[in-house]
Amino acid sequence: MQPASEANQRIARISAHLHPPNLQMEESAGLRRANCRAKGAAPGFKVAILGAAGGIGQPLALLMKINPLVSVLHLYDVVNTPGVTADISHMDTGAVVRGFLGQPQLEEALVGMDLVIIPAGVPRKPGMTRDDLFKINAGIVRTLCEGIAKSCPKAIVNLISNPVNSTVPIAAEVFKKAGTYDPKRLLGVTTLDVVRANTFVAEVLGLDPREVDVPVVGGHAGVTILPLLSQVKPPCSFTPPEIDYLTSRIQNGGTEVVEAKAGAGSATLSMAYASVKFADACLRGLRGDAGIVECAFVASQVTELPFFASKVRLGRTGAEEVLPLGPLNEYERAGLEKAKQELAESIQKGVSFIKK
Ligand SMILES: NC(=O)C1=CN([C@@H]2O[C@H](COP(=O)(O)OP(=O)(O)OC[C@H]3O[C@@H](n4cnc5c(N)ncnc54)[C@H](O)[C@@H]3O)[C@@H](O)[C@H]2O)C=CC1
Ligand SMILES: O=C([O-])CC(=O)C(=O)O
Repeated sequence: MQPASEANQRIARISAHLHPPNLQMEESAGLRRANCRAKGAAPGFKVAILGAAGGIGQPLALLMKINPLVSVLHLYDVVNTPGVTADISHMDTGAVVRGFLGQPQLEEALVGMDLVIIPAGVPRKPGMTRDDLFKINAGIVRTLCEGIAKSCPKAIVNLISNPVNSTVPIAAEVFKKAGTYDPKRLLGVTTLDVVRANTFVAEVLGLDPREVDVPVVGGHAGVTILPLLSQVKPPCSFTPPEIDYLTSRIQNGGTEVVEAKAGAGSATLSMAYASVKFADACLRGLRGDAGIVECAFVASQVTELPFFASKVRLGRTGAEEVLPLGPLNEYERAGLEKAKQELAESIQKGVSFIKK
């Protein structure tokens, strides 16, 4: 048997690791948390959420806490992480949850992470475009990516903060500057466009949305969101009015939610769902599962643009293969030209923000 003092020291060490001092709760008399028999985290992936106390961050944290592939979940924000962390840490699922508050704790939040998900930043209000968020969100994304370059340069990054068409190029430039850029590991999250497309197409066809798969390529704003309705699975055909209706509804899905929320933000719940769907696919890829394909906004040679959203094959090192667009019909080719014009400007805006 170990001497009592040695065992107590070991427990104190583990407890300090599990509960950083700033987020430790008041402990009442009787059995203190320091005396619990915690053994630390089970095998699995370490995931950080930056912006974890926000509208997307909170349900995203909840869903990642349920994910059996996650062993450690770090919740970082500039406000309210102690409460969110205390709340989520009581869920009886496997992942160990730790909270981090404010810029001085950013690096600590990121050390050792396999996957970093970034929903930090301001959302739209009615009348705004995603590009109107650039002024505030560009700087937030730069700071967070500088932290990633320092503390977990090999992590896969899932970037949610808008405007995604510009924030992904910003992140790439930050990583290039730091000498850590690996295009396979930087993925802009466009899954919500696919989730919406599957839902709306299923409604029109009278199918179960879980049976429908619509590739959505291009980017994540207005006309850059390009659903490829000619490639829907299961194979089907649409009338011209159905194509116009579906394309417009998918491209304006975000605005539909912004207007319905009437000033209280943009999509959070469907986005948390979409983000977890994508993060889970990334983790299964990291684990070595074969045949995992999702749409994402990545560095690409599929068009002449340096970044483009399309189907990618996820594996142990991230987006291991960017798949070709496949055959497009005339309607989609016209949409692609429009998408590319707007995308080129948004990408350049992001690059210049760091290079200026
Ligand atoms: N890629 C996509 O499909 C989607 C992207 N979004 C975008 O996601 C972002 C977040 O949206 P919501 O969660 O609704 O906003 P929110 O305002 O509810 O939450 C954002 C959180 O970020 C935090 N934050 C701000 N500055 C930070 C910093 N420097 N470091 C860490 N955290 C910081 C805030 O404290 C807040 O808790 C927005 O930019 C929104 O446009 C939203 C929906 C879909
Ligand atoms: O529309 C917004 O501002 C949020 C977003 O990106 C989406 O819901 O697709």
